[in-house]
Amino acid sequence: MAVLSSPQKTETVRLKGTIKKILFPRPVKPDTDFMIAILAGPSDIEITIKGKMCGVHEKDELLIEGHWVNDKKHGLQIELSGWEKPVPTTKAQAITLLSSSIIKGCGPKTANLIVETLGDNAIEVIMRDGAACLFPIKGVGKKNATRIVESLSENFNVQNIIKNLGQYGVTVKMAIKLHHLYKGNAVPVIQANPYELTNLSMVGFDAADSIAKKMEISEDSSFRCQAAILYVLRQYEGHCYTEKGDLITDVLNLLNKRSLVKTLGKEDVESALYFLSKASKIVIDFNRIYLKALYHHECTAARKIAEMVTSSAVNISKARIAHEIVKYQTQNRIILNAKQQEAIYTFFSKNIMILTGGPGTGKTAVIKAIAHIYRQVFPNDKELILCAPTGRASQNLHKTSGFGAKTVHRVLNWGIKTTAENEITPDKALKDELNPLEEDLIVDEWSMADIELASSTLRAIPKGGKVLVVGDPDQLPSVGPGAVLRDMINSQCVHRVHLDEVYRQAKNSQITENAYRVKEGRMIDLDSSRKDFIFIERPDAASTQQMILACVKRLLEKGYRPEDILVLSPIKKGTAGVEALNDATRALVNPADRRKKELAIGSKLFRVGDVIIQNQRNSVAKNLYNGTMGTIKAICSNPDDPESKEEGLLCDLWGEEVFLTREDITEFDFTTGYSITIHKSQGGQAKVVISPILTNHFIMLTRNNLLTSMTRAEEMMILVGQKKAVAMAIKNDTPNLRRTYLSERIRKCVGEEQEKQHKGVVGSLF
Ligand SMILES: Nc1ncnc2c1ncn2[C@@H]1O[C@H](COP(=O)(O)OP(=O)(O)OP(=O)(O)O)[C@@H](O)[C@H]1O
Repeated sequence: MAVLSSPQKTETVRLKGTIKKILFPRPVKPDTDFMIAILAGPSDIEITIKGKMCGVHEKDELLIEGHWVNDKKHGLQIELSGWEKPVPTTKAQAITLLSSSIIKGCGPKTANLIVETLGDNAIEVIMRDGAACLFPIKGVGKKNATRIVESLSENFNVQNIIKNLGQYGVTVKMAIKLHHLYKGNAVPVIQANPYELTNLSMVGFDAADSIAKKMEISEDSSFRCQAAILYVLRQYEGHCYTEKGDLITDVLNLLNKRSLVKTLGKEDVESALYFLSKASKIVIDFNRIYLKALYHHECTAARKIAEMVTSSAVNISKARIAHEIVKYQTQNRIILNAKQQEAIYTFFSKNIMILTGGPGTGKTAVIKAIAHIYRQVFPNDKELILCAPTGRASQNLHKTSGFGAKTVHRVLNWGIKTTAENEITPDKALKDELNPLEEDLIVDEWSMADIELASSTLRAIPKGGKVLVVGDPDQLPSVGPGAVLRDMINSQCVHRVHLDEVYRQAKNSQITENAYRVKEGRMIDLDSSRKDFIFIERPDAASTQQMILACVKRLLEKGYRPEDILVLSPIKKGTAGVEALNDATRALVNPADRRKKELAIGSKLFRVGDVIIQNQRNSVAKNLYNGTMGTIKAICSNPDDPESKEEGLLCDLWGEEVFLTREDITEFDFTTGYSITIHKSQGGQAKVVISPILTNHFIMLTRNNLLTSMTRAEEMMILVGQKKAVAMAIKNDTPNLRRTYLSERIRKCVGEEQEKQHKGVVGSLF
């Protein structure tokens, strides 16, 4: 090895060389952005280089720029200030890049074939001509050609982003997201306004602010103030709007918390609000400030509900429905009570209605009866779809009703590719007023529908179309913004039937009996001899966790499978929070074992046999929905993609075999799912539910949290903790304080519709 003669430490060094060995990290991961490597430079000089690099592999040719540093332990090294990976121009380099793990859809065989066909400068040709130049190559196929081009352009663009913005603190993870959002424009967009980074869910205002500071953006820049407003608005979880005064206070707190130079004032925020509303990013509706989309959803939902409430339905005589009800009762050996029958009449005489009722009051029985009668009344010309807002809830509806049930996302073709040319639009439903549904709808678990889902569903229903929404207003509200079911009820404009007779084994089931006690604000029976509701008293979080684990162990010994048991906690942190309970339950149920393969993705570690849950987004195309649960069957490469070398998770998701790539796992945020929050459990059920209940969870000790967890249990509910905490939860019936304006809007729109119709009638008289 040649030795470098006494380098000048201060001068900038520029070198071209080949990466001989990567010393850190090992292995290199797709999101690695700090590396230490040995570069073989000119005349075989070997130099240790360190700094922010990404997408770099051994044997890669690199142009680097940096300065010498003397590391106490490792001696002279170059600390990088810049680097570039030139587009490969030799056959070997092109094959190495194409067959490396960063390029999707291309193995060594295909890589060779591509380079032989397109020449040594194949990469340059592909980047210039796009996927079309790969179509004629045998065995590549259109799908893989697109994947190759997409991953090549991501690779070069991410490197370019890091090269230009890495010095300010933009990481590889951010660069990948920036690439997906802005493609080749990412660098100029961020250079012009670094606060655009807050559009990435992973970047908070503070992180963008510190990057902007390094880029010397002034503290009183309007961009900064506008970004702070949008950021604060997005942080108000569950609300549709916020009061202007509250917003200004919160924005100023954020902006001024570490401001040394100038303190921003109310007028700065007012002027940024003005610009944002002119740019159509927010809506100022009197004193209410909305993110534009939420305002739009609230108005659309209100308008559509009003239209449906005030329009007349297809006329089917009451006598005909009465006849069908009698037939249904005889065939199914059931006597539907008066309210249940009223619900059926209302469904067939109105375009929109709400069916509510507590657990076991026969809501599903009504859904089943309506679905049967619908077939008799509209034998050929119309169809009825049963659906629910989440995968979990639609599975449950299918199980309990016996009818096929879909997610609302699938019904609306949300983010699905209809033709090969169509771009996938993951955040948009393809069904809307221009392309409406042909079927009528029953949507169960409507309390889980947020304002976006509600407006998207309603706008897809054509004139004369029908919808029945079903739910229990005492369950938790939706995770996303809005309180749609509550607001529809409060508007008092939508026809509602409320079922109040309890059928489900109320006499034998302590779960049902206690659920009603909670609903009514009465203390539950904790000492029952009945075996389906068990309360185990424990004084603190540590002993509660131990007892929960002991229960899980006992249940497994009794023959329950891990997926039959759901540990629900109201909170994420702490000894009895979801994170700790998840880790401890996993260590018990599926401990590390040399024979069980593991896969690390970022900070997450998956193991064969693990129960997993999806925590983010929905994809109709991939049949993946927030809340999807399953188990890992194997860790292997994709069985349906022989060219792919990358390992992923072969899973059983609700009885279907699905291969999850590393990308899927990150994009849809899969984690182990031995314990989940009560909020996340909405709409789902498990044979046994175990839940801690402790006074130090006081913020989350509410009546509807307790009720939601209890009503998830099919066979057994185990509460572990303090009696005092149970009493606190039952007492805490704080009304839902979500800031929404839907019920007022519905009333207003109904008034306007009635006025229009009145004018129409009067107009036709003269
Ligand atoms: N009119 C009725 N006569 C007799 N049994 C009934 C009647 N209505 C419903 N049931 C029975 O009561 C039980 C609970 O009914 P169902 O599942 O429809 O309630 P639900 O309101 O949908 O409950 P949940 O919201 O908890 O899912 C079922 O076993 C059902 O068959």
